[in-house]
Amino acid sequence: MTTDQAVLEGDAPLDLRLSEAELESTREHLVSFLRDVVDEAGAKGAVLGLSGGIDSTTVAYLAVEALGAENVHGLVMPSVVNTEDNMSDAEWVAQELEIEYDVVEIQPIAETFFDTFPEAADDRTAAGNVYVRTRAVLNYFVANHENKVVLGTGNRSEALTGYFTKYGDQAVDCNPIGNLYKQQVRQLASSLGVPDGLVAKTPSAEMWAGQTDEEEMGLDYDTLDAVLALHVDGPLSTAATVRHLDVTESQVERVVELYERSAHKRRMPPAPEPLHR
Ligand SMILES: Nc1ncnc2c1ncn2[C@@H]1O[C@H](COP(=O)(O)OP(=O)(O)OC[C@H]2O[C@@H]([n+]3cccc(C(=O)O)c3)[C@H](O)[C@@H]2O)[C@@H](O)[C@H]1O
Ligand SMILES: Nc1ncnc2c1ncn2[C@@H]1O[C@H](COP(=O)(O)OP(=O)(O)OP(=O)(O)O)[C@@H](O)[C@H]1O
Ligand SMILES: [Mg+2]
Repeated sequence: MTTDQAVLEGDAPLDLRLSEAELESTREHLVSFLRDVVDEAGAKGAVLGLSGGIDSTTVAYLAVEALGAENVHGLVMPSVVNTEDNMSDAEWVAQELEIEYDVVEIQPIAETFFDTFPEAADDRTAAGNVYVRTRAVLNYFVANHENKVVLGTGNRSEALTGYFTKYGDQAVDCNPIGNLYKQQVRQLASSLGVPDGLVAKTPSAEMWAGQTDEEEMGLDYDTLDAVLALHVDGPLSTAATVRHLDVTESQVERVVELYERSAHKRRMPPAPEPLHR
């Protein structure tokens, strides 16, 4: 029986967790994906931003397995918003994996943008996106110079809800964990040997003080992932999703709203059809 059939027939496998065997094959699949991307680009390795969060940590572990520690370059890029705990975890990851890394303070760079349009600097999303896009510029600065690819750290839950900055953290050359829901990323991280304390951290983009993904999206990741898997990616109607999960209709509608309103982030910028060829 397929997952979809089982759900439809009420024998609901609502647990998105991967089995041990699936975790192992996923790991091999992603490692081989990373090698292919770097080979195809004719590159010498990869650059990624290290935030101390679970997504970048997982990608760093995979990249070292795929490419060798000597070919992975981490950038730890604190702004005034980042907590010391997260930045020291980011450095710990680089040291644990024995990869080259730099700590680049991005506050002075961001301040030059803020000074240019002071009226926009108090807008927390606009200003937060400046931090995120500044990191993208730095990733590519190093990648271009070292003939490396930039690794994305976005997961499927973020991609489907548009929970990323256009041309910011999404400005990358590939997305190794892009088809894993957040809870599957946590699982994969554990299986790769990432310490529990790091796996269990509250996800945050750290674009402004106190920001958390779950508060901003209005849903916890387990609920979000389940609704995405059953309703957005899966075949269930809103009513069936409500029946199968411990969620309300308005929670399902919230997920659909996030998905639909972020469609523009998942496609190329539109251009009018050519009138004359
Ligand atoms: N239909 C449409 N067609 C074409 N463009 C459209 C559009 N709708 C909006 N836009 C444009 O899209 C732009 C807004 O998008 P964008 O600049 O991304 O900004 P926006 O989506 O407003 O903000 C980024 C969001 O992602 C979250 N985030 C960012 C980075 C990292 C993480 C994390 O988890 O670590 C989370 C952040 O907390 C915030 O909620 C505007 O220019 C807007 O006009
Ligand atoms: N201070 C930072 N220094 C370097 N890279 C950063 C920093 N903040 C964010 N990034 C990059 O932006 C990516 C997106 O941030 P995001 O918060 O979604 O992921 P995460 O921090 O790895 O995991 P989590 O979502 O659990 O917080 C990070 O994975 C990392 O590559
Ligand atoms: Mg984070």
